[in-house]
Amino acid sequence: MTAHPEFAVIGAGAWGTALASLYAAQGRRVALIARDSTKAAALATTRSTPRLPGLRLPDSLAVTARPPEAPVTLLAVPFQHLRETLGRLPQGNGTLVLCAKGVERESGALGPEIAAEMEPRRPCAVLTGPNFAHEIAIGLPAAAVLAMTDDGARRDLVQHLATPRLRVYGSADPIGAALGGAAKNVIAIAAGAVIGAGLGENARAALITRGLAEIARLTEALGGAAETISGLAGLGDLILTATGSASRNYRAGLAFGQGKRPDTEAGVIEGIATAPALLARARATGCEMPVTEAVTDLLAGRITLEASMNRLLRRALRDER
Ligand SMILES: NC(=O)c1ccc[n+]([C@@H]2O[C@H](COP(=O)([O-])OP(=O)(O)OC[C@H]3O[C@@H](n4cnc5c(N)ncnc54)[C@H](O)[C@@H]3O)[C@@H](O)[C@H]2O)c1
Ligand SMILES: O=P(O)(O)OC[C@H](O)CO
Repeated sequence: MTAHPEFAVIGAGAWGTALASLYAAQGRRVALIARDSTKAAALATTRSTPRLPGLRLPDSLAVTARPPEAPVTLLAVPFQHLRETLGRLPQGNGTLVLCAKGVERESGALGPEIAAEMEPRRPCAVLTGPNFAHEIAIGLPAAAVLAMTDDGARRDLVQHLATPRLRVYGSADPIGAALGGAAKNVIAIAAGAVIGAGLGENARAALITRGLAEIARLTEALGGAAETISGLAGLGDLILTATGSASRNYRAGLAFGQGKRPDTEAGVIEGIATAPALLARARATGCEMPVTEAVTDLLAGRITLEASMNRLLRRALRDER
């Protein structure tokens, strides 16, 4: 690729590779940035990855290990590496699009909060929603949310990121969008765990619904909008992740429920690091998140699944809200 890319996509895992391929296939000039030159060379040569069966990387997609400056940079590294990745970006004023889903372990920060610290002068958006990379990569239809506070910039970026097969909705609530995407992974672990342990689909539906309620509560407490959590960034992504057998978070929950170790070969399981960070953030905000608390204690080995379910069931009875 001789001309500067329009899009730089950082992180050559499942999601970064799917997004880079999607936009390159639309005729955009795209550079995909792998973690190191060995990985970049392998991808550039094979034009495929076992993470995304059936995908051949478009010929026009450049793969490199060095992030270029670009008008739009999409960040799709594992969430706990977001801060260091932002710290390694070349100088520039292009827009950052945060595509990773999580809460930072040490600080409890969400993506837009980390970006505001690390790159305060750059426009920043969150791209999220019910989007399995392996489906997007082969052009199956889907919808996503692009959240950004600046109305004009958001409208432009939505036009830029929408494709004939990916419908992108705008949202003015990056905090709600980021929190919805991060917290659904924790609830998906709970959903998988009850199915794995044979506690039934009623229990899963209850956890999904009450999980959504606690995400909405924290969203409002952090200044976001509860309605964001009723949309693609919350409900949409939670339905996918808590019921879709391809979800790594759901599958990790299934394994815990069956008394096994989760399979880390399939890629990052964001809910594991996010659960305690999310709980700490909720506590610091004075917000109750009992499902997140149950998952945190379960993952830390402080409680059995049966005991954590009993603890949830025995909470004081009250009106639903
Ligand atoms: N896979 C999906 O379907 C999907 C969909 C939407 C969002 N996401 C989110 O995107 C993020 C990445 O997920 P994924 O599925 O691509 O993960 P993955 O495990 O498939 O890949 C992660 C990639 O990041 C690279 N990486 C690790 N540390 C890095 C670092 N310090 N700097 C640069 N690269 C580094 C790894 O080499 C790997 O290629 C997660 O937050 C995930 O929640 C994933
Ligand atoms: O495989 P998971 O559990 O990381 O989920 C992937 C995406 O977040 C689904 O939208």
